[in-house]
Amino acid sequence: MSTVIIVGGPAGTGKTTVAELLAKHFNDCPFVEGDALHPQANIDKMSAGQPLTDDDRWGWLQNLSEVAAQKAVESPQKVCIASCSMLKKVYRDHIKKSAHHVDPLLKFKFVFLWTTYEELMQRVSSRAGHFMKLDMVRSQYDIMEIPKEQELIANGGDSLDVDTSGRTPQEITSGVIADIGI
Ligand SMILES: Nc1ncnc2c1ncn2[C@@H]1O[C@H](COP(=O)(O)OP(=O)(O)O)[C@@H](O)[C@H]1O
Ligand SMILES: O=C(O)[C@H](O)[C@@H](O)[C@H](O)[C@H](O)COP(=O)(O)O
Repeated sequence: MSTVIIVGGPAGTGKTTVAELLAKHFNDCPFVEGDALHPQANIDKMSAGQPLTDDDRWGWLQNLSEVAAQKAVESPQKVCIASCSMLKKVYRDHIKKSAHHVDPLLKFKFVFLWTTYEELMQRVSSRAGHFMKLDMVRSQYDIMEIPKEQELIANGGDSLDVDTSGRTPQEITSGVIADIGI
């Protein structure tokens, strides 16, 4: 059975860093950077400092889901890691539905990284050359829905909520590997 692990959370929370460590752990399995799949119109909008609307997101999330699922199915490891903010539960549900036609048995696991607003600001400031502007991170922080209750793996769901405050990327990744159940 194939699995896609999506590492999510607001800008600067450590998605790319942790996703790359996870891909190494799974014998250099494929890694899909969600930001690389945005249509130009979305990039232009974010570069102009405007947050995306849900209508801007659906097609991007669908494409991300299909690309990551296809790579998981084709890879020898049967795993693909992807990074994507996936800030709301409806986005995670949309991602799950979107790959059904690629492989109905494929499983998604969602790893949602978060930290305090102050810590997030520090991390975003240390990223160079990204289209995401500092003031847009506030809007992400305001709308984000950290997985809880039935969404959590501990309660039979498919998500982990990971407080990354004061933890190194290596510590976070080891915790994810221990808890993700694949
Ligand atoms: N757990 C962590 N603690 C402190 N800094 C981190 C942590 N994870 C990532 N960073 C740093 O924060 C910045 C943003 O990380 P990145 O992985 O690019 O985030 P994202 O992909 O979510 O935007 C980078 O400078 C990275 O080195
Ligand atoms: O790491 C980041 O800078 C963000 O997560 C970035 O990837 C951006 O947020 C999304 O690509 C846009 O989508 P959303 O507006 O849905 O977060």
